[in-house]
Amino acid sequence: MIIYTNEGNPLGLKLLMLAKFAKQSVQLQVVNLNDAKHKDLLVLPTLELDNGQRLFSSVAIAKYLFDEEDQLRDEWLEWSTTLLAPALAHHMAVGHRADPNALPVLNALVKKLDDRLKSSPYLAGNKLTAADISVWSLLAPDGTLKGAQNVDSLRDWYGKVKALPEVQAALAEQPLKDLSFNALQNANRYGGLYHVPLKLPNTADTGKLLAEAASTLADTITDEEINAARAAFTYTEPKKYNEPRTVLPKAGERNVLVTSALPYVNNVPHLGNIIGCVLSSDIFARYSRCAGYNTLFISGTDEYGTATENKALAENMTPREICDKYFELHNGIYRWFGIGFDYFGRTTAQEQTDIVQEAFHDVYKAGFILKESVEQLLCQKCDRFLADRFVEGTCPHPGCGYEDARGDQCDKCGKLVNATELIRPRCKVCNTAPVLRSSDQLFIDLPKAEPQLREWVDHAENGWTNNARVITRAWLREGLKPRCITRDLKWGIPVPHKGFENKVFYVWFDAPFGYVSMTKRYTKDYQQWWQPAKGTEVELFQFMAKDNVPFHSVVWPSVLLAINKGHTLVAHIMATEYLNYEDGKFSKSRGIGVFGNDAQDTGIPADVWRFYLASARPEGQDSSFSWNDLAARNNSELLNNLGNFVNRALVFCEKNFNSTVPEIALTQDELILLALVNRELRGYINSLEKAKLRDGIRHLMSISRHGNGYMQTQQPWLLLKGNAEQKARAATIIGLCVNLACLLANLLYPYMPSTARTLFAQLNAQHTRLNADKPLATLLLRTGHKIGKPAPLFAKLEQAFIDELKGKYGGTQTQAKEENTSSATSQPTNVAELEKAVQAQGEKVRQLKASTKDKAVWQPEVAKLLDLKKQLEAAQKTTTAPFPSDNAKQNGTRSVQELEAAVQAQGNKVRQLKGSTKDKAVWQPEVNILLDLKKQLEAAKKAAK
Ligand SMILES: Nc1ncnc2c1ncn2[C@@H]1O[C@H](COP(=O)(O)OC(=O)[C@@H](N)CCS)[C@@H](O)[C@H]1O
Repeated sequence: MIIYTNEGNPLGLKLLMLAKFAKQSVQLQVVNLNDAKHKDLLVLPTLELDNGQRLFSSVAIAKYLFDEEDQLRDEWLEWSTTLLAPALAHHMAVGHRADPNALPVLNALVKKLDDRLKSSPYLAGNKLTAADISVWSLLAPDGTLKGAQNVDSLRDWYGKVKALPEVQAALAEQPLKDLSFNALQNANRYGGLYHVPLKLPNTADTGKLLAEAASTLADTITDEEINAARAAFTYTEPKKYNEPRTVLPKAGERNVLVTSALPYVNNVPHLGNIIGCVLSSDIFARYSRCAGYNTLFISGTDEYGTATENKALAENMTPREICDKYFELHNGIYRWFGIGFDYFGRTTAQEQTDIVQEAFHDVYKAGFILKESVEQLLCQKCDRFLADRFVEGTCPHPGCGYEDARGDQCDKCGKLVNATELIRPRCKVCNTAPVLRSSDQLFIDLPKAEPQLREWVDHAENGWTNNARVITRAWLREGLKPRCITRDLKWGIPVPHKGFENKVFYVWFDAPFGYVSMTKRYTKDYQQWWQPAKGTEVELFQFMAKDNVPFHSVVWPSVLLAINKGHTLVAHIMATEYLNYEDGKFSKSRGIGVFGNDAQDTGIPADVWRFYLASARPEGQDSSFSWNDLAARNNSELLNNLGNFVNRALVFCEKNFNSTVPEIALTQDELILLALVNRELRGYINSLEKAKLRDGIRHLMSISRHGNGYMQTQQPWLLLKGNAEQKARAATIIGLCVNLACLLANLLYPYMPSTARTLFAQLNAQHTRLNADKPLATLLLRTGHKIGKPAPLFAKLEQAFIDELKGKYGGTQTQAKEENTSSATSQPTNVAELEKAVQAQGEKVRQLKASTKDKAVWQPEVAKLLDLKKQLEAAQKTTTAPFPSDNAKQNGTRSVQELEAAVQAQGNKVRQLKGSTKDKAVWQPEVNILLDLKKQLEAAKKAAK
């Protein structure tokens, strides 16, 4: 038998090894497909049998050599040649030819291998097969995946196979050091595996892969692109960007009004809520400001309705107290996530009541309000009509009879229930039997508004996400029905209508007006945004998840059209699907999922969460949060790709060019790189203009990948050791890479504002405007520009740490949270409790420090530990010297030390608040507290003297 192969082809080694295992004697012939002698060979390697028959399919060769059927083996063989080989070839190919999409695919494949080998000694079961040989030979040129993380099972298996005598014998003939992935490039008359466009693992199919021959990225760059790249790469003074204190729309300019759905205050927001509304809108608003559009970003909390009343009952507080408590919580979480609202308000503000009541009068006057009598359950003891959630009873469905059915659904038979049909209904609060009463309610006449609404939807929907269009069309197809807008509740905006004095508006009637009333809190000129004068265009972008769509696309626009006072209507409904938690639903009651405060507690920086959530944003379909995915994206995209590129560029500049941007003389290589970067830049701008945030991040990462590929092929570290000409080349390479790092900082800013600021500081550069009309890379840092001090931007997330978090948030944390809450309400105060707390916190810090070197991760926990130690010290002093402290307690005073800490903490809070909002009403109360604390501190110091 003869194996025909080309030089260094790992698949040739594979055939050699297979032959050794099959105890066949073969001859290895290294050939070149361009050689006329071999024009009859189509693919390398090919196995020629003694009878002249030629085989090149791995499965056919395995069947022939081992004469046995093994479906699993064949599946893995197929997998290795149709997926693993192209992914490796695309990723490992050097220079501009490396495919930016290859790494995530390769990571997924490698993970699949490692997962398989965790549960099975070999790929197809308990014994080694041709599949193992095929995969092994493909991994061999990379010296067993030097860059791969957490693949211990794969590495063990690799070593085990390598030690086999047959493998060693084959390696003696075809040494590892001679193998190269580029050899796959010249191994096929159809263009080679390398020329095949890369597919995602589960969609690839062999036939298609081989049929679709495509040229590589660099080969597709046109002269026009090269010329455009050359012309654009010049320096222009960056535009000074002075944002006015109050942003108002201007005639003849692009005016972008961004709103985020208003989260309810009945709970802490989970990661789904965060990416569904506030984070997506923040990224978009930041981009819009960077692009130079007049941008206003408004949001706040949705505070009325039964959800709040329920929570108040559960927490034994008044609804007002619940709103105050949760507003603070939401506000704090969003500040931590770096959400830069222009105004973050509340629907319980007086402006909201005024605007909603006025809107009601207008709709009423326009003839769009109907009155109807509705049957409801009244609890005479509580003196209120019972919302569905407040009533329980026996299920009315035949054959069920479950005694604890809810007012909306029976948990036993799962059927929907009408509260008034429950048998023996009882009030959930006082357990007494309610009575049936009819009550008048007001309805918005949607059928009357329908023709106008349809006309508007027909042209407006072009700017909406697909799910928003589909949901709206489904509502319209069914035909609109009148919707009740009043409720017999106490917690809401009073209905200003005779006979309805004791009723309030339904929360979804008032909530969307929150956008308007919050703008009014921001500026008295709010109508310029919401009822703009002729000649001024305002483009409204509204962010939410799918469940909110009908209220923004049908109900609220119908109300505004009925009012007919020229209100700004939504141009872009940006609706996501749902983010799930590790393939299940986020569930507050069962303690499943990650909530805003949990994210904060992990110690993982807010920007990493922002990046991850944007990359996993459920655009087009539901997506899942997964801890492994978070770690993988952090480690591969942020750390290995982006962080690696910018840090290398800056460190080279610092060490070899005295921190000064060197002379850049562009050659064809640089122009190709710039042309590739410009393609991605265009993709980034196009994506962000349409708020396709996930795609935007993909383009950004591709720029960095191109940068890494360029650096890797150009090898400036070698050029620096060469002659003058080579040194000049190295200067160009580093000068260009530092400029690309600066471009990346600008593109990163909407997604990771704090990281971008750090990078700007390292570059000693300014944040510049993006030119959306001309997305081409320019010279941002001229020769001679002094950069700052480079430092790593990202830290690795270790598997042990991730596993710990997975365990903590996987459904058992309700208990943990309850424990935390109880310990939060009864903070450790005595020495014994504090000693325990110090010990536990010390352990946490040790674990964290062992799992990561990133100070940003463990520093907050160290701060907590120091604080606990201080408390312990103080408590110990109190026990040994009770009198002074007792006096202090009796007088209601605090020690100098305590007050100093309080002043410092309050000072931080004020700084953060002032940084996050210009609204004095938000930070002034905190400033007052700070001033008061300072006074107390002064007095305490005097007293101590
Ligand atoms: N799992 C989810 N994934 C993405 N987005 C989600 C998910 N669950 C909810 N949401 C969106 O979050 C915001 C806030 O939701 P919340 O229930 O707190 O508030 C409301 O829906 C209303 N108060 C909005 C009035 S304007 C929302 O956009 C959900 O769609």
